[in-house]
Amino acid sequence: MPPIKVAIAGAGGRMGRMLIDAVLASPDCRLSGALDVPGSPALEQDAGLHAGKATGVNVTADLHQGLAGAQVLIDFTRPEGTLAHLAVCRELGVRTVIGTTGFSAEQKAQIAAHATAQATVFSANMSVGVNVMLRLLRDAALALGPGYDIEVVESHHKHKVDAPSGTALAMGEVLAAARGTTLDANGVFTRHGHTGERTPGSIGFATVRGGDIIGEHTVMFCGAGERVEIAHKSSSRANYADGSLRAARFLAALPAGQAGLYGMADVLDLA
Ligand SMILES: NC(=O)C1=CN([C@@H]2O[C@H](COP(=O)(O)OP(=O)(O)OC[C@H]3O[C@@H](n4cnc5c(N)ncnc54)[C@H](OP(=O)(O)O)[C@@H]3O)[C@@H](O)[C@H]2O)C=CC1
Ligand SMILES: O=C(O)C1=N[C@H](C(=O)O)C[C@H](O)C1
Repeated sequence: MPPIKVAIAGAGGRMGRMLIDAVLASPDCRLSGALDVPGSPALEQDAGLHAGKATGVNVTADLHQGLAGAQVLIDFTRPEGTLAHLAVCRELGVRTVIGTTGFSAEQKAQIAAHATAQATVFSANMSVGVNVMLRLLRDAALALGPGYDIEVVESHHKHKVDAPSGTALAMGEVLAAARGTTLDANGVFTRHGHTGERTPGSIGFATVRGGDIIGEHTVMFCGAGERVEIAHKSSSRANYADGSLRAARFLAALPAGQAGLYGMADVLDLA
């Protein structure tokens, strides 16, 4: 089997650099292109420079150049960047792994529309642990029932720009669905001042930002006289990069012409 040709967007970013390292370390993958925005210090440099490696691939802001020859784009950037990349992926027939978070409902609908033409994996968290935790959360919410108040607490580094995290929202959606509701109806995202008592059935979110915390999520089921907590803590971004490469392999193995929107549950066979 020839190696899978993978392009990386956000090449100079925290995840972009991690993904380039993971591609270079994977014999079944080959780095075919690297993208970043005009003004990025990574631009026009070798994509392996941060790791002291010569890849022969220079980081470019030219989307057609960066995506030429790619089978799969892995995109961890910003919502507006991801959507611009998808337009060129459609044109060139490139499948996409989307790890970016912070999309609006309308932007998510654009991704779903894109996936009707090009196979796409879209997940707010590529780690195996978080995706297994999503299943545990559904089971816990169903088993514990409405008598337990649900609170989602997430902590991330000081550079993170969206809140709550995409993962916290994905957890909230699973929990809400298990209770037959939605976050639009029952999510509580801010508390300040005289809030009054907790609204029964609400799902609360709390956000911590500081230092270099990679990513931590705790869901509390608070009952009378007891509390169940289910937590996940990332100690390295390598988990996200490994999951992304699993998603790239999943996409590359789909039959030619097969479109569809997939999640990590499909990639990891947890569905
Ligand atoms: N699904 C998952 O498992 C995970 C998801 N994430 C998500 O991935 C995203 C990136 O995270 P992280 O790597 O920490 O962030 P960084 O800010 O370190 O990296 C983002 C990269 O994208 C570039 N960028 C910024 N704006 C645009 C744009 N409009 N178009 C194209 N590229 C752009 C940045 O360039 P410049 O720096 O020059 O602005 C940078 O190279 C976030 O949404 C984060 O929540 C993160 C980890 C795991
Ligand atoms: O920005 C990050 O760092 C992370 N973002 C993702 C999210 O918003 O859920 C995943 C992970 O928690 C790290």
